[in-house]
Amino acid sequence: MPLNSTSLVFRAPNLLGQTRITSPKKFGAAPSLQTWSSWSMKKSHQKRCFGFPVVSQLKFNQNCPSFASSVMEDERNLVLTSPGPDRYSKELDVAVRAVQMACSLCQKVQESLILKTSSPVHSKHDNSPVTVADWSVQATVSWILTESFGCRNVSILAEEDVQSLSEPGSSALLADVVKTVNDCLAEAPHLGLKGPEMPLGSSDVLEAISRCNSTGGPTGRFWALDPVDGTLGFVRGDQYAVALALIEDGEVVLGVLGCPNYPMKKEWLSYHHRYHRIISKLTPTTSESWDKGCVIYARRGRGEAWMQPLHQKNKPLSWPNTAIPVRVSSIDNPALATFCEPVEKSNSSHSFTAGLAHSVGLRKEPLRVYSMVKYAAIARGDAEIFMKFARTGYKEKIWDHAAGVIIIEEAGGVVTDAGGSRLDFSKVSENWKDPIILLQHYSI
Ligand SMILES: Nc1ncnc2c1ncn2[C@@H]1O[C@H](COP(=O)(O)O)[C@@H](OP(=O)(O)O)[C@H]1O
Repeated sequence: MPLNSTSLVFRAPNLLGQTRITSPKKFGAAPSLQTWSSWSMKKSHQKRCFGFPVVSQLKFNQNCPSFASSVMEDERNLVLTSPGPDRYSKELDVAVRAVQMACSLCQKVQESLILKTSSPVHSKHDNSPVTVADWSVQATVSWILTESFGCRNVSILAEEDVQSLSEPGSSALLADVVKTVNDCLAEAPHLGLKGPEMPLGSSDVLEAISRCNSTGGPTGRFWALDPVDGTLGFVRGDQYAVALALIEDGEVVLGVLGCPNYPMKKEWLSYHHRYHRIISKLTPTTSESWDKGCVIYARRGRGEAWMQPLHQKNKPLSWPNTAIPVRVSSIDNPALATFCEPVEKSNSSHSFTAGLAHSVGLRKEPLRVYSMVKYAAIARGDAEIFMKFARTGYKEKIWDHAAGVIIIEEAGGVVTDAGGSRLDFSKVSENWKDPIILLQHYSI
């Protein structure tokens, strides 16, 4: 049984020993003369419990768009969950179901991208790739959250906007997104949610996407969504994640990470996707196997994180019965520890992390994986450390970390920036100051 958070005691495993971290000039500001173990020690404040929650019942906003109900009316009026152990349970329930649906949507789009039967990959203004899946997941999750909690009570900060979809000449792309969203929402009953009574039209879908315009902030609650994290991995048929988190008064209070390609064996994470696909075909998956991916989730203050297999098409979602607890690894010998880092050198300096790894006694090859699947790998105990040293000027986005951070923390780990500070989720995404992300687990 997972431990209760209040009974946890953390010790620094001294995994990374005493070292100075000085980053290369072109990468982000290095922390000052600080030892990894000393900044780790400062982090023992994590695992705190929340105070007594406020319970509020707000009426559903009659001015909201007239979507069909996805939940019972009395559930829709539930704004803040009940106090005590059930706090955020309704939000988590809906979030897990929504991410399961999003994973299924992404699997279909990824397959069609590989088979080249879907619309091609598009470029955003910053030249990063975007696909039908990014917009479709954002629309679907936005629609489900809004229908479940009422649009007045749902504020979402998410990666995509509707600019490219609304441009002249984008009608085929928009039609593709609308079809993908409706196909996905048609599966809602299997996931225990009610879908729309009529298929959504273009304006409904555009509205659902553009409603995700929260700017976050230190007070109130908002959802942070990365519809497809690691889009580059996604378009290459490799690893990617769907990440959804709820942030309240600057604290992440729940997180859900969908990892549709997370293989059964951690070694397969670093193999090329084609190898994984061949292996998957040779060994057909069963409902008990995990090689078709998983969804991992956690709630603040529970001291536990859970993993469930991806929902199988046309079968009702059995939840939470199929979930199993996950825990960070207990390895505290650097020679046995594995660190994760981005695949793309442009997103994090491989040479710098190699030098740093060597200087602290890490001897294993790094696990290079796209997206927040790195957080999932550490939560599952498949790796111990995540290092990301982004280039100077790059500002980390809340939605790229929120879900992963709470899952690691509840699974017994610690996440800080290189200065030893907890990541600040009260800032709007563009204002994150420290682009360096370090993660070190604590064993119990
Ligand atoms: N120059 C850069 N430096 C660091 N991170 C970057 C970056 N450009 C994009 N990213 C972020 O890195 C994420 C991919 O993570 P990773 O490199 O670990 O696979 C991207 O997610 P998206 O694909 O959702 O945009 C994006 O948010």
